[in-house]
Amino acid sequence: YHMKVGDEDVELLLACPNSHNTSNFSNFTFSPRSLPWEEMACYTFLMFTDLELDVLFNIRRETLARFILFVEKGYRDTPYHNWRHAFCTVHFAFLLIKNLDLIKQGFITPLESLALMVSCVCHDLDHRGTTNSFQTQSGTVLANLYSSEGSIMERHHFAQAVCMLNTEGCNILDGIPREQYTKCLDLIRDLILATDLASHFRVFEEQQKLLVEFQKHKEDQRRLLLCLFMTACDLSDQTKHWSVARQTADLIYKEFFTQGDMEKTMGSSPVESMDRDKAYIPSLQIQFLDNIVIPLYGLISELFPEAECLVKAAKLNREGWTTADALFSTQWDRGGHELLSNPELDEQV
Ligand SMILES: Cc1nc2ccc(C(=O)N[C@]34C[C@H]5C[C@H](C[C@H](C5)C3)C4)cc2n2c(-c3ccccc3Cl)nnc12
Ligand SMILES: [Mg+2]
Ligand SMILES: [Zn+2]
Repeated sequence: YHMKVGDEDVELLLACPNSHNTSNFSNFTFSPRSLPWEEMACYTFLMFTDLELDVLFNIRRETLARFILFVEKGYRDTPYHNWRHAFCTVHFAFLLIKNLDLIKQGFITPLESLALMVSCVCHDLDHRGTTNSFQTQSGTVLANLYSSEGSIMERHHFAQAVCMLNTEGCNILDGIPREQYTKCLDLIRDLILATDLASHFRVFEEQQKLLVEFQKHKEDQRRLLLCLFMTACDLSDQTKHWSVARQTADLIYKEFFTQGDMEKTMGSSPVESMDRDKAYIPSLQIQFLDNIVIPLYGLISELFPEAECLVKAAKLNREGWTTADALFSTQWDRGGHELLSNPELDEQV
């Protein structure tokens, strides 16, 4: 298959290891964090071509390669909200499509699967490691642009995604008919906005009703399901092994505490979860798993029995935090945080 590609695209494609050496790549237990950084762009390319999205939507491989490289560059070097998180998110979307057989069973259309994959790759573009409330409080440019409609960061991530698509040689959607293009962009907008946890809290009750009688031919019901999948992809580290879930929490609180430090220097007092002097990570994580993570994957496993393993893993991670809690409380007076990266914590699960 000989084609003219830019030299960096060649680099990306050649860096592609033959996928057979990660045979469990398509398994829910696989942790995308185990792959070397420089291979993530290539595996993203492989996931799109494995789903035949390039064939279905007439996407030139050169354009797909350039789009992925551009998106990778669109992420900043923050502790958590970086290209590695975007890769974990799109990998989980790939796992859902493959393991729940979503397209063949008609739960989502091919166009919706394209929108889901693109939304996951782009959903945190240009994240600065700070929350929506931080934008408002410190009156950032983004707050001035988007605070009236809410979901400030998510609107920025969508704007960045549109920017990517409008960049010469990166528009992976330029091969689809006009009305499908518009529908796909509309979907990407809704799906990126759905990654604001505040939105998830608002629609979760409605999504639970889906459980009663899900009608896959109704577009509005598929839209609710796709938003549920977006949150599931965004939080998917919590469905992996304890060492992954714990390390992710470590990275997230690194970002949160940095924001809390900034808020203190700006004279405002941070909420508990952002304040390194007040936050107790095990109980914050037990709350997060009980209130958001376990109900979320619980609902998905009720809709799709094949997803049962996800709830089990999330519950195991909850147990991980109760054990950590016991460890912390015995040694808490030794200033708990550095204990987080304590290898002792890995043995328990
Ligand atoms: C493991 C894990 N824990 C998490 C614990 C807490 C929060 C969180 O947003 N907390 C709040 C706590 C109060 C009231 C509101 C606004 C802010 C102040 C921040 C919510 C997120 C967590 N999270 C995410 C995640 C998902 C979407 C966007 C950003 C992130 Cl970081 N992905 N994984 C995790
Ligand atoms: Mg986000
Ligand atoms: Zn995210």
